[in-house]
Amino acid sequence: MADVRVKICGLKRPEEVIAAAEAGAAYCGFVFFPKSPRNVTIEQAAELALAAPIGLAKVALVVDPDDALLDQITAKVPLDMIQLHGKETPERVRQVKSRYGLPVMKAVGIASAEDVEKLDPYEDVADQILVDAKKPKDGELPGGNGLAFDWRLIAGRAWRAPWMLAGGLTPENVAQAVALTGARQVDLSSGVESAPGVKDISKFAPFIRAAQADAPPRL
Ligand SMILES: O=C(O)c1ccccc1NCC(=O)[C@H](O)[C@H](O)COP(=O)(O)O
Repeated sequence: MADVRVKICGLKRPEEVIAAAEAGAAYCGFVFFPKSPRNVTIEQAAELALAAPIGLAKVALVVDPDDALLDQITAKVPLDMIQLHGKETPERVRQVKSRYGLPVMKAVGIASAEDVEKLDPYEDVADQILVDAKKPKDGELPGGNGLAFDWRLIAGRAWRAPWMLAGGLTPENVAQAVALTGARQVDLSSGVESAPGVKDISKFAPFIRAAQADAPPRL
């Protein structure tokens, strides 16, 4: 079994958190973004975090948050990581790390080779880098759109910080994505849903098995 760590993002119900842990996920993500169908309140997230078994890391996903929002979240939700999914600068990543004493994962959207270079300023600042598909157009969600980018853009690339692959991953394509990019961590949301924001827990284990399969299909 390949050692690929999986993050399932956008969980909204305690039973989803438990199912993610039972299926073998390493991380679960709670989305704090009111326009998202996966948005949770701070109170909901606190309940979700309580349901998380030891060993399942709890990640708060926020988009260009101010300190007031992060103060409220971190005061009520026991977290293992903060995921910054907006236009946060390396300096803002540094500030968040230092103010909250939590590891920070910075997401960067990729659609072209030029976008890949935008990851570099974060590799010595962020604790993790999330290499995600770029949002298709203004007005769309900054992530969680179920769209993949061209994985060949990052084939053979590595960054000094640990990194995670995201964007349109499904039980059907994740083995190929891992084989092509060499990712050792993957993150998804839509690929284990029956509708936007509605998780289908029966898809969690098949996804994780496929991500960790020893012999991915030939490309
Ligand atoms: O999932 C959301 O609704 C969301 C909203 C605002 C910013 C980011 C969001 N999701 C980011 C994630 O971490 C997703 O897991 C990642 O973009 C992959 O999503 P998907 O393509 O749906 O698997």
